[in-house]
Amino acid sequence: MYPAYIHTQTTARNIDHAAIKTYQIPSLILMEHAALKSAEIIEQITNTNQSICILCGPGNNGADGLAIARLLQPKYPNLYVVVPEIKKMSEDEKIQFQMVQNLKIPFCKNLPNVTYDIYIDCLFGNGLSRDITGFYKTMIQNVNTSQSTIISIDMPSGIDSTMGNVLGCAIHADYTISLDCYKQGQWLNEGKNHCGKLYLVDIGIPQILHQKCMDKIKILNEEDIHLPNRPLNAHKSTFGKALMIGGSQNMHGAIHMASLSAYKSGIGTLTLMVPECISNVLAIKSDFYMLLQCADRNGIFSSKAIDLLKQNINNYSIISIGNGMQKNNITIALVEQALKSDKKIVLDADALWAAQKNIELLKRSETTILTPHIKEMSDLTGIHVSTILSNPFEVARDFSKEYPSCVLILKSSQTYIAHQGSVYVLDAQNAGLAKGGSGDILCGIVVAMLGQCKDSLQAALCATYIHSQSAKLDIDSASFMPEDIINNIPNTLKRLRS
Ligand SMILES: NC(=O)C1=CN([C@@H]2O[C@H](COP(=O)(O)OP(=O)(O)OC[C@H]3O[C@@H](n4cnc5c(N)ncnc54)[C@H](O)[C@@H]3O)[C@@H](O)[C@H]2O)[C@@H](O)CC1
Ligand SMILES: Nc1ncnc2c1ncn2[C@@H]1O[C@H](COP(=O)(O)OP(=O)(O)O)[C@@H](O)[C@H]1O
Ligand SMILES: [K+]
Repeated sequence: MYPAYIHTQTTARNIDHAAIKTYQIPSLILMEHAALKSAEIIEQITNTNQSICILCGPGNNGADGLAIARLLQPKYPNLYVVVPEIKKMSEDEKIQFQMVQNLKIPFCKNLPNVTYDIYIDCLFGNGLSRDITGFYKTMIQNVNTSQSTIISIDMPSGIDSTMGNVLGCAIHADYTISLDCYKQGQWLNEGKNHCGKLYLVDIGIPQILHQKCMDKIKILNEEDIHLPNRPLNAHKSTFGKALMIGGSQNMHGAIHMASLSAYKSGIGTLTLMVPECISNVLAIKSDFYMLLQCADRNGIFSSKAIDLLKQNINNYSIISIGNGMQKNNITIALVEQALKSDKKIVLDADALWAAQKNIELLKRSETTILTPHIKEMSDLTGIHVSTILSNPFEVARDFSKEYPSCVLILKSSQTYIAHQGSVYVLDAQNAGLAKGGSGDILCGIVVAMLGQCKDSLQAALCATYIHSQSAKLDIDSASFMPEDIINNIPNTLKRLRS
């Protein structure tokens, strides 16, 4: 699979330049790759009897358009090119334009009055630098109001490729073919809604240029996942001794689901520390876990929980806190104690709110994996939900740099896994997961992976991937039950290992 990175405008441009300057790949060769791959996709999504109008701007995005025109022309008899600013053309575009003229491909400066079936938008790509006004704006508005199919090359023209904001006006594409890498603006703000179906094509830029980038954002794929080995001669301690702390009178299900997923995902031994008021119901539900019961008060842990944890913490290698707990002082104290220990810690749900009270403790040297959804991320960091939503990449990355021993799993319909400045994006939207309990399942898998993986980032990557793959169920998304996902974990593990 072609490794998919997401870059800002500047990084994407620097990578193009480095390919040309450092690796001496001529710009026209990259452009030819871009045009060939784009033409291939255009042929897949259109019919050759459809009419095509290619809009070419003043830069290399326009040059791509002219190269695409040259490649499509033999197959599409009704093909037309619009070049509004012939005098302003970039050097490469002048060369492409000469070839288009040699081939006698029809062109003109203005958008023709007739409507075309397909518009290929090559007005502006990664070089858009200011608001679109004047005749470009009119052209974009006219194309948007047509009922035709619009295919954008590299970016929907008018979308800022870093932040995804509309600059003046923007093409509403049905398809966008991104060249070499995804642009961050395709994933953020209005950009998300302007791309339509997004394709990514390899244009021959050396991969090393992506790998060497600081602050990488990469789409998580199966090649990034290295499931931990399970040696035949292993002992149960080989796979981690976990203590999962959680539960309250009205929420025994969360920790039960988390524990089931931890066990199905391969944890060595599992103990649940729960308030006494729910221990009976848990004992009836399952018998694979041990219980560390704590006196309760009003349905939640009593203050005895703090001493109980102190006395027992050294029996475990991994502690998770949060499933089915509540926001209160005991939760704060338990999180504080766990973070002061030398154990691997997983914080979920209200434990994330509690962590905020002693946030400097996240600068500990041992691994901490945090699994907030967007609102919990806001509780954890004090950053407003809307700010997180407008650039989750940046928020996740900044957090991971500030707390370098932590791995952040920022959950939403897309999940961002961040560690020491690198961000992975799990792009697997699934309405079946938009249900209470999905997060608890993930927490359990994280605990199990932490018990088995040597590397904390790998543990987080494996867990999020296993979670999402196990939720690929052949049933209606409305009917997902937590057990369906949990019972599918063994199939996922088997497939990933084979
Ligand atoms: N060798 C390369 O660098 C490659 C570049 N490629 C293509 O080149 C594109 C980037 O090319 P450029 O850097 O030339 O940038 P663009 O073609 O995206 O646009 C830059 C041009 O548009 C003008 N411009 C910017 N904003 C404007 C506005 N609001 N109104 C009017 N004019 C505006 C600029 O003055 C400049 O002339 C990529 O998106 C991609 O399509 C691909 O061919 C692959 C290889
Ligand atoms: N539409 C969706 N597409 C993909 N994943 C989703 C979607 N909705 C929720 N999820 C995933 O389900 C989990 C929900 O976690 P969370 O919000 O903590 O739920 P809860 O605490 O109720 O179990 C996260 O892993 C999230 O990424
Ligand atoms: K474009």
